[in-house]
Amino acid sequence: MTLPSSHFRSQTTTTAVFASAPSTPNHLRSRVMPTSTPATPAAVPAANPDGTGSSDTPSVRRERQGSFGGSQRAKILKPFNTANIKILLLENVNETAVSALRAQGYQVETHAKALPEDELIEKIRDIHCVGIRSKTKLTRKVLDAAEKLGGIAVFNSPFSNSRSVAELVLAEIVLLSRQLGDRNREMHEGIWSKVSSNCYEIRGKTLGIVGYGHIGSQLSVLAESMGMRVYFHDVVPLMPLGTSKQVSSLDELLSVSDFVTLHVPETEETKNMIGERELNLMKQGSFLINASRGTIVQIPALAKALRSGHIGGAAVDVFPKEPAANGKFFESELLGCPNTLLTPHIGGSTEEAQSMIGVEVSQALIKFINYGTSIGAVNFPEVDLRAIKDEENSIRLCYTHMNVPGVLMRITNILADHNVDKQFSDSKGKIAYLMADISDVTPEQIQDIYRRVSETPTNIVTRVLY
Ligand SMILES: NC(=O)C1=CN([C@@H]2O[C@H](COP(=O)(O)OP(=O)(O)OC[C@H]3O[C@@H](n4cnc5c(N)ncnc54)[C@H](O)[C@@H]3O)[C@@H](O)[C@H]2O)C=CC1
Ligand SMILES: O=C(O)CCC(=O)C(=O)O
Repeated sequence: MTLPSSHFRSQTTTTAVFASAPSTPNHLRSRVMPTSTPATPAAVPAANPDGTGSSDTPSVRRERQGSFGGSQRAKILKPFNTANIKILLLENVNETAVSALRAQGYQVETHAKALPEDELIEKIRDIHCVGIRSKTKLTRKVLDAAEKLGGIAVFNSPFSNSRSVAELVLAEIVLLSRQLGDRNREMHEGIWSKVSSNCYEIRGKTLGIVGYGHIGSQLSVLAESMGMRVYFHDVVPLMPLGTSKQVSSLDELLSVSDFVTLHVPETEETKNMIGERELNLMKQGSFLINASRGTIVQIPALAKALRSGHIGGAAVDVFPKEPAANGKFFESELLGCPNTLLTPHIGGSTEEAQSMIGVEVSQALIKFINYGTSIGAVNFPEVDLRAIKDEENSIRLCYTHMNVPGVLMRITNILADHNVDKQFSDSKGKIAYLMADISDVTPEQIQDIYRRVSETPTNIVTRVLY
């Protein structure tokens, strides 16, 4: 994700996003929720570098401390009153995230549902950070309304719910093979229908996995432990786990599999990946599972193949259009199709997964807000420095800027007369990010560095942590 140029405003806040949903097409991606963090000019240090009346608990202080691996203590950075930071958590983001963020002193507002665009526009005005799952749409209009927005760092959780999805799919393989959905419905309708024709064990059957990333590879191991033969197709060559095998094309995978399961991200290449042609390539009576993204499968084609009996059953967890909230009306051409399991995007919805996501993403966010560390960001240069020395007159400069020539020379000139202990910068697309730890600076010099850096023409966001 690159930042739209309209967000290249020079101001003293940054916005970070953390969410639970993946946004890039590889296993290195993380999961995200939106957030922004301030270092207001008033928070740029005067006499008292903390000057915030903040109330870290001892455990928070220990967590924030880090280590030099020697006797020297790492500095606890806190350049602003954390109580000024406003975080909006939507879609029931887990309590683990709420409590971790509140423990930092941030103001945290929670909502059980996604908010419609107009409400989000109102809410986001003074929000520094927003946390979402898969329903919220952070449209350009919404982002433009975020007045504290200077740049967006997005943090997500790349694999905390992978196991949950893999387990659900494994269960669905058995359920489809035994027509459990239909038998269960009939029993609830008072119909006793004991049948064995077209019901199979999964042992010895072939599972075809499309996309061998976090979920696909985990499923591969589980399926082999149930006696299945596993083939997979991926756009990159990958080490097969167990005795699984990578095949050279999607068509080949479709034609040899008894079950085909989709675990690819939504990209231009994967949209409508499975349509009439691909379904026709699948074996008569084989099964299709989609717990990836709704746009990967052409629903009318699948409904037709299910009704004709060419496809023996399907399990679908994700849809091209999903209702915005629980209790809302759901419509699909798949309703009433034979041996078809429909679930409301619950692949990652387990207590374990949601709790892990809450912990992982809130920690990434706290590190970004409090230390400037952007490790794990999916759209933003990943920069970290070893802990800053615990000295009163040392600061950390965090400079998010446009990725154009000449910037480092300007910064070097500004810092020329100072003692720069360490410095690192990296870029991603149009954005670059520089962190520098500087020691022996007076409050006046800090003000001066802050002013000069934030006035550079390439400035997006400048923060000084101390
Ligand atoms: N139903 C649910 O609740 C959940 C759904 N998901 C979805 O599952 C999907 C997979 O997630 P992960 O395994 O974590 O992703 P991942 O990024 O770890 O793996 C995706 C794999 O797909 C491969 N790939 C990309 N484009 C491809 C193409 N055109 N053809 C073949 N392979 C291709 C990549 O090389 C990668 O190995 C994502 O769409 C994700 O959003 C993830 C978690 C929960
Ligand atoms: O659980 C959610 O809200 C979204 C899960 C999902 O689809 C994902 O992580 O990609």
